[in-house]
Amino acid sequence: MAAILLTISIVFIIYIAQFLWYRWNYMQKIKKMGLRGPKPSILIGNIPQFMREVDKAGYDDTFKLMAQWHKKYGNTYGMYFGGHMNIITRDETMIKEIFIKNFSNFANRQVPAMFKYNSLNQSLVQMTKEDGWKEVRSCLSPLFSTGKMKAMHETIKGKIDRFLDIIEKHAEINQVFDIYDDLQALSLEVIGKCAFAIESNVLYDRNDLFYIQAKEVFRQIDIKNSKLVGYSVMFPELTWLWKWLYPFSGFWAAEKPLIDGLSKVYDMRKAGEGAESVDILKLLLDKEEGLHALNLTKRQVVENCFAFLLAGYETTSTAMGYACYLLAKHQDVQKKLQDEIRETKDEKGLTYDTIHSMPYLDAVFKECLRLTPPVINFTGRECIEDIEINGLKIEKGTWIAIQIYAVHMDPDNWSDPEKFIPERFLDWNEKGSLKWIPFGVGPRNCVGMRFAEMEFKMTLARLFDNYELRIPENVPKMIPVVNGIVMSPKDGVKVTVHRRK
Ligand code: HEM
Repeated sequence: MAAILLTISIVFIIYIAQFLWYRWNYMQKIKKMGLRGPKPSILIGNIPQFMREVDKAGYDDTFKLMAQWHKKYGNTYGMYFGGHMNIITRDETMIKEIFIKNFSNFANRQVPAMFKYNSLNQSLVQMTKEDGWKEVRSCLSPLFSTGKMKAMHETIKGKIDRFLDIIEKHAEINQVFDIYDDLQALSLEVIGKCAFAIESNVLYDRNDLFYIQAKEVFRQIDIKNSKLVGYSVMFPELTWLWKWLYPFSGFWAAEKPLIDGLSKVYDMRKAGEGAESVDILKLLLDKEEGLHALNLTKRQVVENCFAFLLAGYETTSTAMGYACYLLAKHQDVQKKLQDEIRETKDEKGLTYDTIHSMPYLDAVFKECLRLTPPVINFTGRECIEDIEINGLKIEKGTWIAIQIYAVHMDPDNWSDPEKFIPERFLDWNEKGSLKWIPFGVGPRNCVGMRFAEMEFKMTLARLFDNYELRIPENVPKMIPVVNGIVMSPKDGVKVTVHRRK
């Protein structure tokens, strides 16, 4: 017995020693590549610096820390996200080389170990080049064409009517309220209807089951709330363990009811039963319209609709939330926007086309997304084969990411970057510029960009046509915090709303 115990102990010690040796070498890689970066701990990389930052601020504002690291370590630096090396860049040439010119060698998104077993692996969000990302993307991209957006805009319009109904009630009561909360409800109803084919009642009832289920999925994405995801980030080497533990994770429990529900809707639609209104499932499955989707499996359709829910809900509502805050804070900009909306409405009416032809609304949209980009930790790629870029040797498996906030706050890209000045976009004609990248970069950028733009512009145009937003004096300053992938307002957006004549 003693001999067995001794053997087990020796094997264990050798395993730990080997692991520590491997990790020590791994933590030297950034230096060996000739890059600088914050000093990592051997077990959990730079997580301690993040934790200290969160402790100091009392909330997660680590996007600022990452932007400061650019100042300290240069436009391209290295850090360890737990046990995974990350190169972070805001260097325009580097971004172009990796995300555009050499895209085929960086076509895969970086995915933390635990997420590799969730119901997003056949969706654009996580699919790899080897699994057919390109083919699925070319099937799904046409869903977001101008024509399809126009067809879907009627569905969204009905949801905005419901939102304005709620806003009217706030105006009647004339009390401070959190407009971000209502925008989240609107956005969830919109994406629930358009991607999930679900007619929910979130705007009027926060106990709506769909709302509770979707919120829980979001809670689980944030590694601060999900210990297993956190551990898998720290120890990506234990892939077998994360695969085995996945069905016991909070993320699995949260995603299951949504996936099961969607699967039933798919079967119903396939059998010919279905919505009169236009939604993504309808566009995908319609016999004439959906020919491009014929090659998609049921799993691919279901997981992509699930991905659209995740990718389209908090992002768009947060963008609109920040916009309401910025416009309420900058009354002069709000007034200018209202003038443009009224002029357009009086001349041509507020239609899909006219809303998309308003220069000042477009400038407000762009400036809000520049100053407060909702998605800050998602534009990353994994290196598929060893490659040398601008003298930097990048090994297969390395993660490379852009922190969008750092690019948008770089004074080399924008003068007075911390100021809200929509006018800077009025004569801005840098299509394809890598200085404004709220929707990511290159062939794997946000597929739902047009959808988000349509929802944002339609909602804001109708809201500010009818109402004026103000920030009461005693309301504390809005604080953006990182919540997993998204940067959102910590305590919402507190405003009062007043009916316009
Ligand atoms: C203001 C709102 C939104 C913002 C700021 C945003 C931002 C982003 C960003 C930064 C990425 C990563 C791009 C990259 O890696 O280069 C992304 C990817 C993605 N987004 Fe969005 N997004 C928004 C709304 C939406 C909506 C409404 C949908 C769907 C209806 C959507 C679906 C997706 C999908 C599926 C991907 C993965 C694309 C792929 O890997 O092929 N997004 N988004």
